[in-house]
Amino acid sequence: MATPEASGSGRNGQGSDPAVTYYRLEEVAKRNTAEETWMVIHGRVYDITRFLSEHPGGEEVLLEQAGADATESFEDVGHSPDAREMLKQYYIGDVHPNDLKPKDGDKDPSKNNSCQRSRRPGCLWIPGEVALRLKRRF
Ligand code: HEM
Repeated sequence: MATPEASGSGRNGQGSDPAVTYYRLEEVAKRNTAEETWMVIHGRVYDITRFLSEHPGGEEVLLEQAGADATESFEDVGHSPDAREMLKQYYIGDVHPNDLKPKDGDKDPSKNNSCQRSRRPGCLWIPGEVALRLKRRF
């Protein structure tokens, strides 16, 4: 198990919760073996070393994500509420605020939708006027 000392300079970034241990992503990245396996899911750091052999989806997939941000893979599988509940027992701290991706902290939904107001290929572009009419109808 990690001790606060193990987090070194990563503990308690500016403007952060003093009750939480913060880890830099470079510290997490070092724990990428079966002897010590950490991963990030939704900005939280988990020490899943003792869970490897218990994972219903197998050890392999976890080791592939070891030391990294596994949020996307975790969500892609569509884990059950039970699986999400299990995460709690492996929680050791949060990703240091300086290492969070901008979109994690971006609460403005219009900015998260890369297709909005965009005419890039792959995006369905609806002119403002038409969008407004559609909005009124539905
Ligand atoms: C510590 C984090 C994780 C926990 C606690 C966890 C837990 C579980 C649990 C309880 C199940 C059984 C099905 C369910 O209840 O959803 C499961 C299945 C599975 N998990 Fe995870 N999991 C974790 C991370 C991951 C990651 C990062 C991946 C992918 C890279 C993954 C891939 C899978 C797969 C492929 C299955 C099998 C699905 C099936 O056969 O239906 N898991 N996991």
